[in-house]
Amino acid sequence: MATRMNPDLKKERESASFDPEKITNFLYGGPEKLRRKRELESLALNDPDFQHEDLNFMSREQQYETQLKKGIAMITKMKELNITDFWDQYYYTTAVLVSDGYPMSVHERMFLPTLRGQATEQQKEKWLKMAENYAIVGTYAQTEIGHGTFVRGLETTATFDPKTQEFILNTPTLSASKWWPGGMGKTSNYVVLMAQLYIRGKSYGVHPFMLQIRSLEDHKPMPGVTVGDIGPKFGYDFMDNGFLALNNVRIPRENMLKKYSRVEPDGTYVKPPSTKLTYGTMVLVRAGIVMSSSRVLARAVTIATRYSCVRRQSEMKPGHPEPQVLDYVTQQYKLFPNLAAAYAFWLTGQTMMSVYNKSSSQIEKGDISVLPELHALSAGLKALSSARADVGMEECRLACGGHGYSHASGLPRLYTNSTPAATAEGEHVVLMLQTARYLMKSYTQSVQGEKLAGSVAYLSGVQPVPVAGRTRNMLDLGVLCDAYEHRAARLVREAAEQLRSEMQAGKDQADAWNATSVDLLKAATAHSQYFVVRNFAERLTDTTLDSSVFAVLTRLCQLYALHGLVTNSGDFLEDDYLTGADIRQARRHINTLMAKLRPDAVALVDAFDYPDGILNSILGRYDGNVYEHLLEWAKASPLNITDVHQSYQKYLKPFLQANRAKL
Ligand SMILES: CCCCCCCCCCCCCCCC(=O)SCCNC(=O)CCNC(=O)[C@H](O)C(C)(C)COP(=O)(O)OP(=O)(O)OC[C@H]1O[C@@H](n2cnc3c(N)ncnc32)[C@H](O)[C@@H]1OP(=O)(O)O
Ligand SMILES: Cc1cc2nc3c(=O)[nH]c(=O)nc-3n(C[C@H](O)[C@H](O)[C@H](O)COP(=O)(O)OP(=O)(O)OC[C@H]3O[C@@H](n4cnc5c(N)ncnc54)[C@H](O)[C@@H]3O)c2cc1C
Repeated sequence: MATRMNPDLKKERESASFDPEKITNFLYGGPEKLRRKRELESLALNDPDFQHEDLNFMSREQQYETQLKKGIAMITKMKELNITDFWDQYYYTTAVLVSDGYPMSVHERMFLPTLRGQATEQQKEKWLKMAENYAIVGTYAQTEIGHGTFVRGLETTATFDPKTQEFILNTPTLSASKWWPGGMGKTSNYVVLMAQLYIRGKSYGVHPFMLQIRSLEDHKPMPGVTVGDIGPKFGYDFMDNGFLALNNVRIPRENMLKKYSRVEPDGTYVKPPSTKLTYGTMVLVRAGIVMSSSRVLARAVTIATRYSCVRRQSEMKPGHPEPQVLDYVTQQYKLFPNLAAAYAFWLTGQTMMSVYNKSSSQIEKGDISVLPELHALSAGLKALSSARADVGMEECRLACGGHGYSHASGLPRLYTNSTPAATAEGEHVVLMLQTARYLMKSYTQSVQGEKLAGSVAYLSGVQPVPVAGRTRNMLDLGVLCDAYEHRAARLVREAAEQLRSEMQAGKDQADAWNATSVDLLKAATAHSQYFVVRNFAERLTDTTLDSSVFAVLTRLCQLYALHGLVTNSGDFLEDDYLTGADIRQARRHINTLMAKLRPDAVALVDAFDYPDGILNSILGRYDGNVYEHLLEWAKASPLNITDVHQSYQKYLKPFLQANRAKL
């Protein structure tokens, strides 16, 4: 194994204008947190129990088994090592699982949070203790073959039987079968089942129920339960996403998770303070996806940037040595906006999590007034960040040329395992339209003279009237924030006006909404993008930032804002808020910023601090020794175990021989 550093990467690191460790500290919340992160990562990465053959060389069954085995070892070790803090667990598990998950990740991410959020103290005593100690394994069974988005339209029923004090669970139609829950296919023995509650023939909407689906003795399906794996998918090979059909399965009345609503023994329904509290787990996961989207984009851009410094191709000037491909400005234009976006969303993810934590503690104290804002913000930012990561990861893969298509790059697996974030936990458009719904309401309130707060406060401000011929400094973050604010406010206002005019033209509310939905989507996207830009700019007001770090982060913030502005220039030009000259100036600034960022590119991706073991990419190796490791990796491919594959004897040899004999 080569240990020397690729000379190009070495030079890149020596030329940086700042010490990457300073940015790493900023990203991870200070030296102590960073030290702990590294300690946990190296603990996991050096543990022989987590070493195994490359998953890319395995069948789906093998991947499932490997990740299950590894996941169990991971949980056992976290308990032994007393790793309990959220971030400690995050760093440790990320280092164990690399670009993948494991069959019990929905247990962690949704089953436990649902028990914590929806169960009474008594119910927690009964199930949460068992679930936290892995005496049972569960998942979150909401989506059905026929309905995922339309939660109110779910068809699974939980009918209360007052005689026996039980609920009778049924999936009465094929379309009611649960479909997709992670870990349900083969692993889980419990689910939180989201089902329509019926009492004396009347429906009371979707509620959560604890249901045992497999025997605790032999893991066989419980009576009345049909369960299995839904088959191979675009990615997520290690995960047994499952189907579930129920035929008159009876559970005790106590199995309804009843922190917020319940059914009394006589069948009286006690309603929750808000029906939307049932959706609490989804809000938590959406908030988390904002953060995880930034992390996957940071990984993709680390891989592509390092590789672009190692890779040399073509002649920029006749007769001159081949340049590093990162010296092509078009390559910088592929990568640097993604680098800037990774930083922007990293900081947005941190803000989203702190908004979530603050709001959920208020909700816990009974103040549900914060729920609409939390839902709207998390929905929009989840949709925006996952879509941005999707596009960015693909651009990074394309930026690696042919080698980007190989699993050795780590990029295909990163993409296929992360792209569900755009669909799962609320499809992109559906969630943006939820944000738009909140924006429309807020806009109406502001028109009626109410003062708005939180992420929509700007809607009650007076939007600056465009001034013809005004020249602006398009690098000024204040100017950029104002431009994004103006665009968002205008698009919200115009969508509201369009909605009203559709209704005035005779459409009912629903048809008018549908007819306006492209404008609504645009407004919600602009609102979410404004939040990201403003959040980035606000983080730069931190006076403790080192001046070299401040300079380079400011460039990234400017690049993120300018790139979004140029890409969506029509939005800023439509009402003459910006002029053609402003956009031209913005394009020039992008070029200048890219030139300034070029010497810092490697240091900026190094600052994300992904060790090779987590990056899991030959192209993105820290030492840049790509080609020798590509060859070594290819040699390990199962097709190379023998020089002549057995199929030669079976198929190719007789075929070729017969053809030769005919000549
Ligand atoms: C290293 C690699 C890492 C990679 C990392 C990748 C991660 C990759 C993930 C993998 C996978 C994970 C595991 C996936 C696990 C599932 O996917 S679990 C299933 C998730 N399912 C969904 O998200 C379904 C989406 N649908 C919904 O949430 C809702 O049904 C909808 C669309 C919001 C509509 O709900 P609805 O009840 O019909 O509501 P609607 O009539 O539109 O509105 C009614 C009111 O409720 C409000 N409301 C709706 N929802 C809420 C809410 N949640 N809170 C508060 N209010 C709400 C509305 O704002 C509205 O308010 P008003 O305007 O009336 O005041
Ligand atoms: C990898 C993965 C893991 C998952 N894990 C789980 C799990 O653990 N538990 C679980 O319960 N579920 C899980 N799901 C299911 C997931 O939550 C749903 O697939 C998701 O919410 C999208 O719903 P859908 O499939 O019904 O899409 P659909 O709603 O059918 O979307 C299809 C199209 O219709 C459009 N559309 C739908 N409604 C509207 C509307 N109102 N307005 C405008 N356009 C609309 C969408 O934009 C989309 O383009 C998982 C899914 C995946 C891919």
